[in-house]
Amino acid sequence: MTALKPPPHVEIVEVAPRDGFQSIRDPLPTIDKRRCIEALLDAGVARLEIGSFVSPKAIPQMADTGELVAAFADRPDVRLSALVPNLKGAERALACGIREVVYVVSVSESHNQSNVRRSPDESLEDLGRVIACLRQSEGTRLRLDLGTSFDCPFEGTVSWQQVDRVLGRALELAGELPLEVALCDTTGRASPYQVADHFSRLRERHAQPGLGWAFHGHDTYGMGVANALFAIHHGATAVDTACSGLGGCPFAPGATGNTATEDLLYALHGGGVATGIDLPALLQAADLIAALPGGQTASHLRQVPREKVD
Ligand SMILES: CC(C)(COP(=O)([O-])OP(=O)([O-])OC[C@H]1O[C@@H](n2cnc3c(N)ncnc32)[C@H](O)[C@@H]1OP(=O)([O-])[O-])[C@@H](O)C(=O)NCCC(=O)NCCSC(=O)C[C@@](C)(O)CC(=O)[O-]
Repeated sequence: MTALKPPPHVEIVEVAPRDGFQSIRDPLPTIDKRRCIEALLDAGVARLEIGSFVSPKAIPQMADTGELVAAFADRPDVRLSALVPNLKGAERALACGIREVVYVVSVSESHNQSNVRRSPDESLEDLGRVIACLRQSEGTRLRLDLGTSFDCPFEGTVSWQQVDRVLGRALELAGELPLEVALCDTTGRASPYQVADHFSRLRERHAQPGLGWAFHGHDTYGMGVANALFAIHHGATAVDTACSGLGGCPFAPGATGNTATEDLLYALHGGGVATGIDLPALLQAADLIAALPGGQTASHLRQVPREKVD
């Protein structure tokens, strides 16, 4: 048997400012968010989901995303993205200077209804309008977050065929537009073998130029790092994580935070995989985030004596 060969490089997409800060009940002062983001960038984070352009009535925690984009717009060292639930969100994001739009649609009917108040088909229809809008804005990118790609908090296990139906339609709409698709484990209930199965089958069905693959996982059942590694070894080149393990979709009851960035870095760096992120510096950012009032964090590495982490 041959040993598993680690890839030379994996892109980490830091989502604490979006998935993390949205989960803290009382909206954080913008200045505190800025301090945390600065610490993340100082650690070498090169892709960052800075917030979302959603209804401030639905998620007041994200109401200052435009301000944050303006504050970090002059940083050439970071690829900023922002999540949007509809065309209005995409238009607001582009007007604020965002060049990478993360469009969210859940595979399961009930989670999409609970999250964005419409069916997956209605979300896909609106995706067509978002794509038309991006086609007119040169130099923009599209990331598609497929929520509940493995499990739905209301409907249970989600099959790869269900994901395929939504993904297939999205790819038809995108045509030749480059697209990164993230299979999202919204509840954190996926197992590594399910992750491997969905990635292999869907990549086999949709092997096409311009299509990139990513994984977005939550660590509810302690599977976060294992799931990310199985995704990487089955074709994901980018993984979403949140520094300190903060996070959680407010519309996914029972789900906890995203997989902690530091925990995945430890696994990847141990295999010689480059991420461009300095782990000790990232742990300093994790301390800052963990000290924010009201945040629920979960990180293995923060519990380990610092002299044991390198
Ligand atoms: C989708 C809606 C807007 C539908 O909400 P709705 O109430 O059905 O929408 P509406 O079209 O009837 O509009 C209601 C009001 O919202 C405004 N509105 C409408 N759209 C926007 C917008 N983009 N930005 C700002 N405002 C907006 C709109 O203009 C109107 O304003 P009013 O006339 O009442 O003053 C709402 O449900 C919403 O914003 N939901 C966001 C949900 C969300 O952010 N969830 C968390 C992120 S997803 C997630 O965490 C999962 C993920 C991605 O991490 C992956 C995973 O782990 O699975």
